[in-house]
Amino acid sequence: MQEPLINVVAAAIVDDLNQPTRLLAARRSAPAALAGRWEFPGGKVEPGEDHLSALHRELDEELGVTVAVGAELPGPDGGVWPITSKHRMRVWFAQLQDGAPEPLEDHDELRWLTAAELDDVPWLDGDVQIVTALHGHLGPDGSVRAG
Ligand SMILES: Nc1nc2c([nH]c(=O)n2[C@H]2C[C@H](O)[C@@H](COP(=O)(O)OP(=O)(O)OP(=O)(O)O)O2)c(=O)[nH]1
Repeated sequence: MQEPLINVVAAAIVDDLNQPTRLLAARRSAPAALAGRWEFPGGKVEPGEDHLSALHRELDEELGVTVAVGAELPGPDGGVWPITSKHRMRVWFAQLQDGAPEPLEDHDELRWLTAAELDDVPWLDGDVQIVTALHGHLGPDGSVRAG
Protein backbone atom coordinates (compact mmCIF):
# COMPACT_ATOMS: atom_id res chain seq x y z
CA MET A 1 0.00 0.00 0.00
CA GLN A 2 1.19 3.51 -0.71
CA GLU A 3 2.47 5.45 2.31
CA PRO A 4 0.60 8.70 3.02
CA LEU A 5 2.54 11.82 2.04
CA ILE A 6 4.29 13.71 4.85
CA ASN A 7 3.02 17.26 5.34
CA VAL A 8 5.64 19.99 5.35
CA VAL A 9 4.98 23.70 5.89
CA ALA A 10 7.28 26.55 4.93
CA ALA A 11 7.47 30.31 4.75
CA ALA A 12 8.36 32.57 1.87
CA ILE A 13 9.66 35.29 4.20
CA VAL A 14 9.73 38.60 2.38
CA ASP A 15 10.93 42.06 3.42
CA ASP A 16 7.42 43.55 3.18
CA LEU A 17 4.17 41.62 2.70
CA ASN A 18 2.57 44.54 0.85
CA GLN A 19 5.50 45.35 -1.40
CA PRO A 20 7.87 42.40 -1.41
CA THR A 21 11.26 42.88 -3.05
CA ARG A 22 13.40 40.30 -1.24
CA LEU A 23 13.01 36.69 -0.13
CA LEU A 24 14.84 35.02 2.75
CA ALA A 25 16.45 31.78 1.57
CA ALA A 26 18.14 29.29 3.88
CA ARG A 27 20.96 26.87 3.10
CA ARG A 28 20.54 23.40 4.59
CA SER A 29 23.35 21.98 6.68
CA ALA A 30 21.80 18.51 7.12
CA PRO A 31 21.19 15.75 6.19
CA ALA A 32 24.27 15.22 4.02
CA ALA A 33 22.17 14.51 0.93
CA LEU A 34 20.54 17.95 1.15
CA ALA A 35 23.39 19.99 2.67
CA GLY A 36 24.37 23.00 0.60
CA ARG A 37 21.01 23.26 -1.13
CA TRP A 38 18.70 26.19 -0.44
CA GLU A 39 15.12 26.05 0.79
CA PHE A 40 12.24 27.84 2.46
CA PRO A 41 12.49 27.73 6.26
CA GLY A 42 9.95 25.32 7.71
CA GLY A 43 9.53 21.64 8.46
CA LYS A 44 7.24 18.73 9.11
CA VAL A 45 3.86 19.12 10.74
CA GLU A 46 3.76 17.07 13.94
CA PRO A 47 0.87 14.73 14.75
CA GLY A 48 -2.09 16.71 16.09
CA GLU A 49 -0.55 20.05 15.15
CA ASP A 50 -2.27 22.46 12.77
CA HIS A 51 -0.30 23.70 9.81
CA LEU A 52 0.13 27.32 10.90
CA SER A 53 1.16 26.34 14.44
CA ALA A 54 3.77 24.08 12.88
CA LEU A 55 4.98 26.96 10.73
CA HIS A 56 5.39 29.31 13.71
CA ARG A 57 7.13 26.58 15.75
CA GLU A 58 9.59 25.78 12.94
CA LEU A 59 10.46 29.44 12.35
CA ASP A 60 11.10 29.94 16.04
CA GLU A 61 13.27 26.80 16.26
CA GLU A 62 15.18 27.31 13.02
CA LEU A 63 15.58 31.09 12.83
CA GLY A 64 14.60 32.44 16.25
CA VAL A 65 11.94 34.70 14.82
CA THR A 66 8.24 35.38 14.99
CA VAL A 67 6.43 36.36 11.83
CA ALA A 68 3.20 37.83 10.55
CA VAL A 69 1.76 35.31 8.11
CA GLY A 70 0.27 36.59 4.86
CA ALA A 71 -1.40 34.89 1.92
CA GLU A 72 -0.72 31.31 0.98
CA LEU A 73 1.21 30.65 -2.22
CA PRO A 74 -1.01 27.90 -3.54
CA GLY A 75 0.58 24.92 -5.24
CA PRO A 76 -0.66 23.03 -8.28
CA ASP A 77 -1.86 19.96 -6.42
CA GLY A 78 -5.05 21.12 -4.68
CA GLY A 79 -3.08 24.03 -3.22
CA VAL A 80 -0.05 22.03 -2.12
CA TRP A 81 3.37 21.69 -3.71
CA PRO A 82 4.61 18.16 -4.47
CA ILE A 83 8.24 18.62 -3.36
CA THR A 84 9.45 15.01 -3.17
CA SER A 85 7.93 11.58 -3.74
CA LYS A 86 7.29 11.44 0.03
CA HIS A 87 6.53 15.05 1.00
CA ARG A 88 4.05 17.71 0.06
CA MET A 89 4.42 21.28 1.20
CA ARG A 90 2.22 24.29 1.86
CA VAL A 91 3.87 27.71 1.59
CA TRP A 92 2.80 31.03 3.08
CA PHE A 93 4.21 34.49 2.59
CA ALA A 94 5.43 35.93 5.87
CA GLN A 95 7.11 39.04 7.22
CA LEU A 96 9.44 39.24 10.21
CA GLN A 97 7.83 40.53 13.36
CA ASP A 98 10.31 39.86 16.16
CA GLY A 99 13.91 38.77 16.14
CA ALA A 100 16.75 38.88 13.65
CA PRO A 101 16.89 35.62 11.71
CA GLU A 102 19.89 33.42 12.44
CA PRO A 103 20.71 29.93 11.16
CA LEU A 104 20.14 28.25 14.54
CA GLU A 105 19.15 24.78 13.40
CA ASP A 106 19.31 22.82 10.12
CA HIS A 107 20.88 25.75 8.21
CA ASP A 108 24.34 27.29 7.95
CA GLU A 109 23.59 30.40 5.92
CA LEU A 110 20.70 32.77 5.27
CA ARG A 111 20.46 35.17 2.37
CA TRP A 112 18.00 37.85 1.26
CA LEU A 113 17.49 37.46 -2.49
CA THR A 114 16.02 39.97 -4.90
CA ALA A 115 13.96 38.74 -7.87
CA ALA A 116 17.07 39.03 -10.03
CA GLU A 117 19.04 36.86 -7.55
CA LEU A 118 16.43 34.15 -6.99
CA ASP A 119 18.08 31.69 -9.34
CA ASP A 120 21.61 32.36 -8.08
CA VAL A 121 21.47 29.65 -5.39
CA PRO A 122 21.00 25.90 -5.84
CA TRP A 123 17.49 25.29 -4.52
CA LEU A 124 16.27 21.86 -3.47
CA ASP A 125 14.86 20.15 -6.55
CA GLY A 126 11.27 20.34 -5.32
CA ASP A 127 11.56 24.06 -4.61
CA VAL A 128 12.49 25.11 -8.13
CA GLN A 129 8.84 25.16 -9.21
CA ILE A 130 7.98 27.33 -6.18
CA VAL A 131 10.79 29.76 -6.89
CA THR A 132 9.56 30.06 -10.46
CA ALA A 133 6.11 30.97 -9.16
CA LEU A 134 7.64 33.50 -6.77
CA HIS A 135 9.36 35.48 -9.50
CA GLY A 136 6.11 37.23 -10.34
CA HIS A 137 5.52 38.22 -6.71
CA LEU A 138 8.75 40.09 -6.03
CA GLY A 139 8.92 43.66 -7.24
CA PRO A 140 12.11 45.40 -8.29
CA ASP A 141 14.80 45.95 -5.69
CA GLY A 142 14.02 48.99 -3.52
CA SER A 143 17.37 50.58 -4.27
CA VAL A 144 16.51 50.57 -7.96
CA ARG A 145 12.95 51.78 -7.40
CA ALA A 146 13.99 54.79 -5.36
CA GLY A 147 13.72 58.12 -7.13
N1 LIG B 1 11.66 22.82 5.32
C1 LIG B 1 11.69 22.56 4.02
N2 LIG B 1 11.76 21.27 3.60
C2 LIG B 1 11.79 21.07 2.27
C3 LIG B 1 11.74 22.13 1.34
N3 LIG B 1 11.80 21.62 0.08
C4 LIG B 1 11.90 20.27 0.19
O1 LIG B 1 11.99 19.45 -0.72
N4 LIG B 1 11.89 19.94 1.55
C5 LIG B 1 12.00 18.57 2.05
C6 LIG B 1 13.28 18.33 2.78
C7 LIG B 1 12.88 17.28 3.78
O2 LIG B 1 12.96 16.00 3.14
C8 LIG B 1 11.43 17.59 4.07
C9 LIG B 1 11.19 18.44 5.29
O3 LIG B 1 12.00 18.02 6.30
P1 LIG B 1 12.68 18.95 7.39
O4 LIG B 1 13.97 18.27 7.72
O5 LIG B 1 12.74 20.38 6.97
O6 LIG B 1 11.64 18.83 8.54
P2 LIG B 1 11.87 19.00 10.12
O7 LIG B 1 12.56 20.32 10.35
O8 LIG B 1 10.56 18.76 10.76
O9 LIG B 1 12.95 17.88 10.38
P3 LIG B 1 13.13 16.70 11.43
O10 LIG B 1 12.33 17.03 12.63
O11 LIG B 1 12.67 15.47 10.69
O12 LIG B 1 14.61 16.72 11.63
O13 LIG B 1 10.95 18.33 2.95
C10 LIG B 1 11.67 23.47 1.80
O14 LIG B 1 11.64 24.45 1.03
N5 LIG B 1 11.64 23.63 3.16
